[in-house]
Amino acid sequence: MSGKVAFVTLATNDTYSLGCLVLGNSLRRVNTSAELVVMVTTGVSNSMRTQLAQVFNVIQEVNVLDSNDPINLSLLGRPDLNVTFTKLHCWRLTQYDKAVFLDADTLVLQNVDELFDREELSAAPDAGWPDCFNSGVFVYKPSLETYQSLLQCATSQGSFDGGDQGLLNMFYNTWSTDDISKHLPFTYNVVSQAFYSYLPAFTQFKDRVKIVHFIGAVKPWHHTYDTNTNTVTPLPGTGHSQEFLQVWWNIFMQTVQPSLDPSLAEELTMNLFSKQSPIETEQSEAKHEAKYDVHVPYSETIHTVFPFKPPKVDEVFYNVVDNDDEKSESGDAKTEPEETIVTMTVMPRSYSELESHYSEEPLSHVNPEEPPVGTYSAPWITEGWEKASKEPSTCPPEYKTVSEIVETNIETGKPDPEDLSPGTKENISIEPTATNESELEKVGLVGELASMTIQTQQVGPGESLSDAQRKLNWERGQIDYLGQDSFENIQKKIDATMSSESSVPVSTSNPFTPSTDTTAAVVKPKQPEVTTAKKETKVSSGISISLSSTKK
Ligand SMILES: O=c1ccn([C@@H]2O[C@H](COP(=O)(O)OP(=O)(O)O[C@H]3O[C@H](CO)[C@@H](O)[C@H](O)[C@H]3O)[C@@H](O)[C@H]2O)c(=O)[nH]1
Ligand SMILES: [Mn+2]
Repeated sequence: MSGKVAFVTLATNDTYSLGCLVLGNSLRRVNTSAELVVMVTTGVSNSMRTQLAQVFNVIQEVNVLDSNDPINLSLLGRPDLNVTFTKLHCWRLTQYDKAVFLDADTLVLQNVDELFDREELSAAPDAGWPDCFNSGVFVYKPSLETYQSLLQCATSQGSFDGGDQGLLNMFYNTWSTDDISKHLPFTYNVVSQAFYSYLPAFTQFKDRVKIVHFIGAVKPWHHTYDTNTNTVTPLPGTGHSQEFLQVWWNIFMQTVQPSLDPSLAEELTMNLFSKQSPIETEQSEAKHEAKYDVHVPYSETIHTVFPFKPPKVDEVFYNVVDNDDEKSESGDAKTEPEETIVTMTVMPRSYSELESHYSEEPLSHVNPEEPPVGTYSAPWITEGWEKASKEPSTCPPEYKTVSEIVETNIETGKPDPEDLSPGTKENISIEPTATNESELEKVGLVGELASMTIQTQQVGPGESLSDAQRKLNWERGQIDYLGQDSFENIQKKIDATMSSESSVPVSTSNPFTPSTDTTAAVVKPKQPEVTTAKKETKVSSGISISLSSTKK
């Protein structure tokens, strides 16, 4: 590496700044010898800039309309391309001979200083369309001339995806064919969901991963982190690797969170948790905006990032405790409570949708006096469940109670809503289920595995919650591919099933746990009569909740 070089990233608000802080720390951890630059816009608060300055050598304020040239003027008519153009400012950092741009949602696991030996424009293939490069990691040469040409291209042609990636792929349109040395190995920009699309490769090459990229609407800071266990639980349906997320959170909790400006955190806390009327909240947000000249999406940030007054553990969205009956039957008051596990899949389809749910009204049920420990959870899930279970009549439409969903959405085999209210022992599963004999025959072995469901997910005295959590994760599609649910173990089960030649009923332990695990719940392929309901509701906000229930 010769000349002056830098890693460059970008944040337009305080939330993405958190990503920059973790990224910057991850680069320091692997002892990079390059300088670190973060480009910020007016959306980044002063207090956040102070913290960024502890990690980055240069904090470069950028503004798309600040250079007063004719091209910039023509951008006035294209506000949609603003964020796109903000990234292009990295070409203006001409104090460096070579630079590597890294998205704020990337994480460096190994030293990558060798990237500075590459030429512009070097990048890794995009997982979605490998003839395009992903613009979250690229090597480039700062140059005002290139910057102007990029703006020119943008204003004349636009961007085919509305973002910088489309634009850059149009500008560097020979990348896929011209020069293989400009193709960075995928290990320099591994999408965090890679283990889903090609598990054997992920298993084989995981240790070579140098840079992880958390693409998509859900970012590392949105996930659920538990300060008791120091573990992160990926949000349902995002497909992010738990392992990579854990690294992100470890860095965050160790190096970023302890020095976040308390006044910023305090304001965030106040806004989210005090019992303010919407008007008061608006006023205090206005105050905050006046102070920092920025709107921080408070509720989005706080639940996963700030350890203040989280929901109580027994309010966490998927655990519903009701052990009254069991207690009186067993006569042992000290018996661990039995729990019914309810699984809901709530998938925001876009970033703005996600954001709108994080901006729901404050979690008024949270006691501000509670100590800052416990489980963090996405507020729209927690609050939804909390409201659904306690005051069904006041629920906003997207937070229907389970029994309401049953009443309004069941097409066949309507069960007694009582069975689905909190405290029942029936499991509500998100698994697709075969509903009649012929369908069951058609689905075959894979189908049978897919339609297996844990009959009763009671958490008894002999079974720890983490076992239950693991099963829950499995149901949510967050399979522990590298651990208990490894391909090897699944294969063992498949082999066992094949050799026994029996179809239904198969009485066996959970196929996704080693056969020696005797504590696993009994699992068998679902038979027609056990499926009593499958219901799906699409609510106005676009959140899709799909539930099906199983009865013994
Ligand atoms: O409100 C925003 C949005 C984005 N960014 C910055 O821009 C980057 C790109 O946005 P991101 O949310 O990371 O996009 P991706 O989910 O990674 O989506 C893809 O599409 C984007 C738009 O084309 C490209 O920039 C990405 O590199 C590409 O991976 C971020 O990392 C930040 O550095 C902000 O600072 N504020
Ligand atoms: Mn990104």
